[in-house]
Amino acid sequence: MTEMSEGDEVGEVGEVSELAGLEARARASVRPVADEGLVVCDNLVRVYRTDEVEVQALQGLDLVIGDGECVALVGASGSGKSTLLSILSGLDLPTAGRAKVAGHDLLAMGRRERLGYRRRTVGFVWQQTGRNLLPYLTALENVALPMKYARVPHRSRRERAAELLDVLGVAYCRDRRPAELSGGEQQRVAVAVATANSPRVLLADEPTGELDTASGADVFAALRRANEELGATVLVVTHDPLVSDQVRRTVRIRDGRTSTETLREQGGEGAEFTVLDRVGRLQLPTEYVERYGLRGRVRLTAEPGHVGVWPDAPESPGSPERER
Ligand SMILES: Nc1ncnc2c1ncn2[C@@H]1O[C@H](COP(=O)(O)OP(=O)(O)OP(=O)(O)O)[C@@H](O)[C@H]1O
Repeated sequence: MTEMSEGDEVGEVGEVSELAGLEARARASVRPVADEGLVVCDNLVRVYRTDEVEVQALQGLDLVIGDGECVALVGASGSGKSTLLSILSGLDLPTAGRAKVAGHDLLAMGRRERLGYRRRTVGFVWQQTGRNLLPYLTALENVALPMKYARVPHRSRRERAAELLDVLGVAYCRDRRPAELSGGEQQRVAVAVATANSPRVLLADEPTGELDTASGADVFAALRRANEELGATVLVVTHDPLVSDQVRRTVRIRDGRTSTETLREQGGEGAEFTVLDRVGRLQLPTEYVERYGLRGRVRLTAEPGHVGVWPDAPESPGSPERER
């Protein structure tokens, strides 16, 4: 992020070794929160209050993301995706519930912990290319900047910045300023900026939203590299099927809650899942609701190993009434 100021205090960070060694160490390090999930949101609520209205942007959202996952977050406009990302990035505070990322309790963090959290635990890529990079710095200087605030020695940060640009396929951009880069190149440099301090979690809000298909694919490839080669757990908000169809897990959010999700095995068809909340409520995928004409009251049957959900119409073909 480019929102840091020179005056912010930070802890001391030692000499940074070569990129590959650093990331390997990060991946191999003991991760005590991995059992529970690197990102855990439990009954998360965010209410925005203005003079006249109250908007419930998140209405008890549950989400667990494991260490090393690459997850797409999709949902209609206004469903709460950006609100969730703002909370996870440490920019916004939830009204109630629980949010934990890499052992940090986002509701209980003090100012100093929050600053360190935003600097080292999470990286962020915004949709608007202009928001990710400082216009008067070259690509290399932009990538080196977050490391400067983390007190990485000058030579090491230039070396790591160059390596990151190389890994993300934009080494040739290192001495150019943002105005001299295409939108896709700017976003790939933005991924380098966001991963400069080896964050555990990389958050991206519509990073391909302003790009054509080919540039979007390049940016998604950079996010994938950050996930697979740099070891960052990635959560990307997207309307872009190119992104959501290629990740293993796509989580849908509806009215401020996680509703359904698709899990894909490599090269295979996606399987649909839904989240059962703590009192046993679940939301069926719209496609299933429409396909089986489910409306209002539905009939439940306890079957061996599963639960059947049937339209509440005795004459429906294949319904339990017919089978009796
Ligand atoms: N600062 C704010 N003050 C008041 N209401 C807000 C604020 N930020 C978001 N909201 C409201 O909260 C709800 C969720 O907004 P949010 O931006 O998280 O949705 P989104 O899913 O990211 O939408 P989009 O896909 O259009 O970006 C919306 O009704 C929005 O109007």
